[in-house]
Amino acid sequence: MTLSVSGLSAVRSGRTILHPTSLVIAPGARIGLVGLSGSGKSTLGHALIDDLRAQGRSVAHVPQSPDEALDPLRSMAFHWQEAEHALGLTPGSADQRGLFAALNIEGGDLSKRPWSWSRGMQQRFVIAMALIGTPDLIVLDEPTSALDPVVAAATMDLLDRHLDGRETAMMLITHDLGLAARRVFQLMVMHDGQLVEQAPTDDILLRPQTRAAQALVAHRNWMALPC
Ligand SMILES: Nc1ncnc2c1ncn2[C@@H]1O[C@H](COP(=O)(O)OP(=O)(O)OP(=O)(O)O)[C@@H](O)[C@H]1O
Repeated sequence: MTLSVSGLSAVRSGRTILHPTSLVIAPGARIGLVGLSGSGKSTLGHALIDDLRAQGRSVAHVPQSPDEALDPLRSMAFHWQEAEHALGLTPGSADQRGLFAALNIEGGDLSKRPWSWSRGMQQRFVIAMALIGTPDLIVLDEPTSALDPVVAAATMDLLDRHLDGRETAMMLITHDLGLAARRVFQLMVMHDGQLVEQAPTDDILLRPQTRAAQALVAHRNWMALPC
């Protein structure tokens, strides 16, 4: 189902950090939300999630670091059950085996706390939790920046493969245009709390129209990261 929001905005400490913004997201879309640090990407991501949830849409959020999603005092099994509970599912009813296979989560002891798992496996676990119930949209906010480049690339490959052919749309928030370009079909460029440009990825890479997009393209990181 197509997702749409209109007039999203945010004011903090008397300053408008997100100007009224409207978005339409098609089923299965892969969108990159790019822009410099502080341009308002995360603010738009959160506003989008809140609005869509208020509309009754299922939207999952994957933060930058697994530390933000996992309580260090709780077992991995606890987190999984909480995720099921939040979706109104009975414990054990989510397709844990399928999602663990898709995200290559093997050998992790669910009775352990997060710190006994590798960072990469923790983040893949967080993504697997986000995919329980096949959400309408998964918003990933710099999801691999806490991982080394090889693990980061492998994680994004697994997610790409899992989403292929599914209706779940993906929004990848990143300041790394090179990363976004390899993963999404459509780019949205933010600058100073406004969405200043949106177009198919290749169009923005080849013919950026705004100064914000031109700056990102000029300084993109193509080769240094494999993901
Ligand atoms: N609670 C707040 N109070 C005041 N200013 C805020 C608050 N939250 C965010 N901001 C400001 O709003 C602007 C946008 O922040 P936001 O985190 O959305 O940007 P971003 O593009 O996601 O940045 P980054 O890539 O560094 O995460 C920044 O200038 C930030 O300092």
